[in-house]
Amino acid sequence: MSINFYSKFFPLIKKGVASVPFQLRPLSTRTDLFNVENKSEEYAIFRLNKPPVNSLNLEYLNLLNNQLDEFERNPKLKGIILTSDVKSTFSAGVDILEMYKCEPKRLEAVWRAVQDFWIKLYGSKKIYIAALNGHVLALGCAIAMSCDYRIMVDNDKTKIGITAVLLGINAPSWVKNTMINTIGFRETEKSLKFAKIYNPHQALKLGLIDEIVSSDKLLSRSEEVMKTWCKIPTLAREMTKESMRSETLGKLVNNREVDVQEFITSTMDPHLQDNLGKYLASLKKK
Ligand SMILES: CCCCCCC/C=C/C(=O)SCCNC(=O)CCNC(=O)[C@H](O)C(C)(C)COP(=O)(O)OP(=O)(O)OC[C@H]1O[C@@H](n2cnc3c(N)ncnc32)[C@H](O)[C@@H]1OP(=O)(O)O
Repeated sequence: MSINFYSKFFPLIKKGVASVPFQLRPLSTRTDLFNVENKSEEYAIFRLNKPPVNSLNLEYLNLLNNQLDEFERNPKLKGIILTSDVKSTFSAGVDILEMYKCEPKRLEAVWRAVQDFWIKLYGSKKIYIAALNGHVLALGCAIAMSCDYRIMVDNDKTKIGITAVLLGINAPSWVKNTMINTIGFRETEKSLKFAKIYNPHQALKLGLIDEIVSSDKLLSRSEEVMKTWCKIPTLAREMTKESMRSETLGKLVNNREVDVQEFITSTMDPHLQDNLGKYLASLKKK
């Protein structure tokens, strides 16, 4: 039996309004905004590089989505280490400027691209290891949780978590479900309701991350784990991943339009817009 988790869901992704441009690029790719380095036929390192904080706007999400497609098209590639070249930040989540004083059409496109990204990453049959070099916030945290394993730098100042509620945002159900699958229901409830932010040791205790290493060992340790995982029989690993994730994945794949409408309605709300304006100002004031 041939199992291809991604291609099983891919037609559904394509059914969504968001387009997934088909564009072939050589496997080792360097753009201004990310870098893919092949370490062997079996795995690659994918480095985000959009200073200052790898915030995710529409164009960046589209670029990253194309790259995830490209990984999927390579049958020899078993795994990807996802990390960042930006000093002290893995990702600060969605670019808040996309949400503030936004046009509904653009906001819709942004959210569809966010959905695409999560569906591709969470639904991938490949091994994804998140090498968390710095802050992992909001959608950045959802991305890390969607990987198969998380290794974080040992730095008490580094933050991980989802503070959406402080902005007046109710995290979408697929984010909640991803977090529940990672740290359990009770901790997710506390984490989201009270906008909890954790340092690496707190996150490790919770199971939000799997390991802590010193920053000079982040990549070497991630490669060590990847090499071990690449030895696991591929089909069985893929089938196990699918069986663990298909229910959660299907909940968004079959409910994309509702999720888009909820996001647009809540983001366009004047109170939320007011909060976003104040939040942006506070970030700029620092
Ligand atoms: C899946 C999540 C739940 C779903 C919710 C629904 C949709 C929303 C999803 C989101 O992801 S909203 C984004 C929320 N993100 C945050 O709240 C993170 C905010 N950023 C920070 O806390 C800090 O910037 C940092 C990441 C801890 C880094 O701190 P540092 O001191 O190193 O840098 P700063 O001086 O704070 O920032 C530099 C520069 O970058 C701008 N910026 C920071 N984050 C964002 C962002 N998310 N979008 C756009 N711009 C951002 C910040 O304003 C600074 O700008 P300048 O002053 O240099 O112009």
